[in-house]
Amino acid sequence: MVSVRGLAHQYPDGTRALRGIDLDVATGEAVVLLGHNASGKSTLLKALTRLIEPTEGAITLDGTNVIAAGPRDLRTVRGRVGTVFQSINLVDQVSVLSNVIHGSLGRQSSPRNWFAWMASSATRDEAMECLERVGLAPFASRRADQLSGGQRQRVAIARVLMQRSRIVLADEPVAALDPRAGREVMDLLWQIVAEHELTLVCSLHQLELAESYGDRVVALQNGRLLLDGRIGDLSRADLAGLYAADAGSARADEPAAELGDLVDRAASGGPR
Ligand SMILES: Nc1ncnc2c1ncn2[C@@H]1O[C@H](COP(=O)(O)OP(=O)(O)OP(=O)(O)O)[C@@H](O)[C@H]1O
Repeated sequence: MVSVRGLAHQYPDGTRALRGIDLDVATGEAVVLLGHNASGKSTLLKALTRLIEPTEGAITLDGTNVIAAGPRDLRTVRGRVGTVFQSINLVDQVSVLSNVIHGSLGRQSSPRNWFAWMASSATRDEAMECLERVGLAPFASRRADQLSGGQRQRVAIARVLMQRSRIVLADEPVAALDPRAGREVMDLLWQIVAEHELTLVCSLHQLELAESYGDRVVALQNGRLLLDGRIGDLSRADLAGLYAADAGSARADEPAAELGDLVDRAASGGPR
């Protein structure tokens, strides 16, 4: 379970990226986070495990008070929260198998687990099973930087399995992929989340994907939580509200056009 109250973050240059966010995500629930560029999605996802230190607010992840956690507890929390980020993802210079084994560092922090060849056979076997689940067992000994973008995200998903995470944070996991690879990665992520009853918060730019995968959708605008609901239930006013962003915090780009399409379709009662 993820519980956030009054979460705020101000960057050192004065940018207020998050302003009083309240959010609850139940265990086993998958939430899609939407919003224009610069609305605060990445900041929120990073703040949940204090990769970015919140300026104010409370965060509880599966019962742990993240804000009060000392360095040791924070390491444990981070070790148990899976991440599928667009950046900060795999260690390029080591093998795919080592990257998956790194997922176990939070629960068995043996330095042997930095490299596949040093890990115990039980750890290696478990990591191989995780790679098999994402269809990448044949790539186990390949260096991570020799994979395609879609394969890299699959490795990140295998690492989530190896972590035995209960909570997964995904920051635009398919933004850099072509539509087909993006769908494949999204299918896999959603299957694994459902199989293991994981709690997922996943930011997406593509409304099309949000419509396909997002049961519950949370939208941010200019650091504030703008709406929270089932995508099928969102009214035109809700969606149109996404446009009220101040000009300084949103760029006129493709996601804006997609949001516009949805507003138009919702207004005309046409198919989504
Ligand atoms: N390191 C930083 N220093 C100062 N301001 C920052 C920093 N990182 C992000 N910001 C600002 O914080 C705001 C929120 O950024 P954030 O990256 O969280 O938005 P986002 O919704 O994830 O955007 P995108 O969809 O473009 O990835 C933006 O105004 C951004 O310019």
